[in-house]
This record gives sequence, C-alpha cells and structure tokens, in this order.
Amino acid sequence: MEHRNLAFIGAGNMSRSLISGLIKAGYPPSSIMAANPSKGKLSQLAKEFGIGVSQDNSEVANWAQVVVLAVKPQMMAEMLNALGQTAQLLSGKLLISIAAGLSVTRLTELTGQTRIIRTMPNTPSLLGLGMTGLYASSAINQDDRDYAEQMMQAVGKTLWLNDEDGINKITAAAGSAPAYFFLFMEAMAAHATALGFSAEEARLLVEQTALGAANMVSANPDVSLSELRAQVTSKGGTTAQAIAHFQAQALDTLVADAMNAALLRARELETQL
Ligand SMILES: NC(=O)C1=CN([C@@H]2O[C@H](COP(=O)(O)OP(=O)(O)OC[C@H]3O[C@@H](n4cnc5c(N)ncnc54)[C@H](OP(=O)(O)O)[C@@H]3O)[C@@H](O)[C@H]2O)C=CC1
Ligand SMILES: O=C(O)[C@@H]1CCC=N1
Repeated sequence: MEHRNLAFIGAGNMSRSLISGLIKAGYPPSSIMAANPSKGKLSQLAKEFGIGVSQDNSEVANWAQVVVLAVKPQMMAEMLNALGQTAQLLSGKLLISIAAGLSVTRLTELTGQTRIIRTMPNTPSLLGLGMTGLYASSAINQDDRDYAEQMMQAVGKTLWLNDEDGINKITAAAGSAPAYFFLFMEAMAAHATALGFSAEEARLLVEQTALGAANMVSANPDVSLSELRAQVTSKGGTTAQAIAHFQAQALDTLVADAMNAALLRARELETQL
C-alpha cells in the first residue's frame, strides 16, 4: 500500500491497535507518528514500534499527509479547537476519523475541511483481525478512498457503507462487538471457576473454545451458523439442554436489544457532540 505520512492524534487503545497492525503489515515506522497529552503511552509506542511521537498535536498534524482523529468523541471538539488554526494546519490533508458519534458534517464544522473519511474499526485490528466500516461522501476522490481502505485492510477486513448511518450500525455490530464476546467469555469463565476449575484452567477452556468456534465459522464459509450449532447439538444430549435454556431466556431478543442500545447511543452522540 501507499505509505503516506500518517499521524494519529490520540494514542489510546484503538490507535495502538491500528499502529501495531499497520507495523506488522509492513507500514514503515518512520511514516507513522502519534500525539498524546501524557508521555507514558507515547514512550511505549516509540519503544515497541519505533514510530515518531510528540506531545504536540500541531507538530504531528503539520508533518502528516493523513491525520487520524482518534480521541474520545467527547474530547474531539476541544482537541480540534485547541489545535488553533486548524483550517490552515489541516488544510490539504486527508482526515480519517475513527470516533463514534461524530458526523462528517460536524467534523467539517470543527476543522473547516471536507476531505474526511469516517471509519469504525475494532480492537482486534491489533492482531490483523479487525473489522472496519468506512464511509465517505461523494466528494472524496478514489485515491483517498483506496488509501483508507488499504490502511484498514492492512489490519483486517473492511466494509464500505453507502450511507453515514451505516457507521452507527456497524458500531453496534462490530466496533463495540468484541466486548460482547468478552462479556460472554467472562461469564463462562466465572462459571467454569464456580464448577471447580482454577482461574487459569477456566481461561484456557474459554479461550480455546472461542478460538475454535470462530475458526470453525471462518473455515466453513458455506455452512450456516445454525448448521454449525446443530453439529454440536446431539439430540437428547447436553448441548440441547443449554441451548434450550438460552432460547427460553430469549437470547435473540437480548442480543438485538443490546445492539440497538449501542446503535441508539451512537445516533444520540451525533446529536450531542
Ligand atoms: N476502543 C475501541 O474499541 C474503539 C474506539 N473507537 C473510537 O476511537 C477513539 C479513541 O477511543 P479509545 O482508543 O478507546 O480511547 P482511549 O481513551 O484509549 O484513547 C484516547 C486517547 O486520546 C488522548 N487524548 C485526550 N485528549 C487529547 C488531546 N487533546 N489531544 C490528543 N490526544 C488526546 C488520551 O490521552 P490520555 O489518556 O493521556 O488523556 C488517550 O490516550 C474514540 O473516538 C472511539 O469512539 C472506535 C472503534 C473502536
Ligand atoms: O464504546 C465506544 O464508544 C467505542 C466505539 C466502538 C467501540 N468503542
């Protein structure tokens, strides 16, 4: 992929995941910089990945051809205002936002720029196993689209969204979703411990089973999820009892409600920020 000078403003969990994935995919460390107010995360990133770092957002924005806006949504306005003459500083650069709940229109208001691509990655990008949704207005040229797509494909898979609300939907379905699986795994590990396994054993059981299940899905693209489930579920056996319990407790509805709660929050942020 093209190696433009790429700056991350905000060096938190998601930037770390993307930077790590990009470096593993061969993006040169000398073409990446990150800025953050506190020094600890920057020193760690510099040490681990050899990228350039600064506590000065203007310095990295000035150096960059592409600026990733990676602070918390609630911090974005303050950060962009504090950049000072943002319109001038960011002028001519491609801006890639990873923030939930900030529309392109709002980002344009805050930066004076229209060359903006909105994305929604997730933390498995750290391992090259990310899932990222991308949205760009029709004003964005093909080169910039290709760059953003290749950047995110270096850390996982991508899906272009035709309308901007698709970003909110993908936040509910993929951006937030690693946490849903972790929550489920936490619950399983807690109960495995209650059944008498040590914490290490419980983690091993949950981790290896989740990994195996995810790999079964990816190794069998033509087999439906329900068929994979059926292959585990012997008639009159143990799995059927557990599945019946989940279904009696309306797991489908619970999951749909939880995803809708994430979606509504993403839309709500768009009206507030
Ligand atoms: N985490 C996730 O799974 C995902 C997150 N996102 C989006 O990514 C963005 C970042 O989230 P995440 O990485 O989780 O959050 P973090 O809190 O881990 O990272 C945000 C970083 O921004 C830094 N920061 C705060 N103020 C400024 C400033 N004025 N200038 C520069 N940096 C600043 C913080 O520094 P310090 O801690 O030193 O104050 C922190 O390191 C959010 O907008 C979120 O919506 C999108 C997809 C998934
Ligand atoms: O929880 C959040 O708001 C962010 C967006 C998706 C994942 N983390």
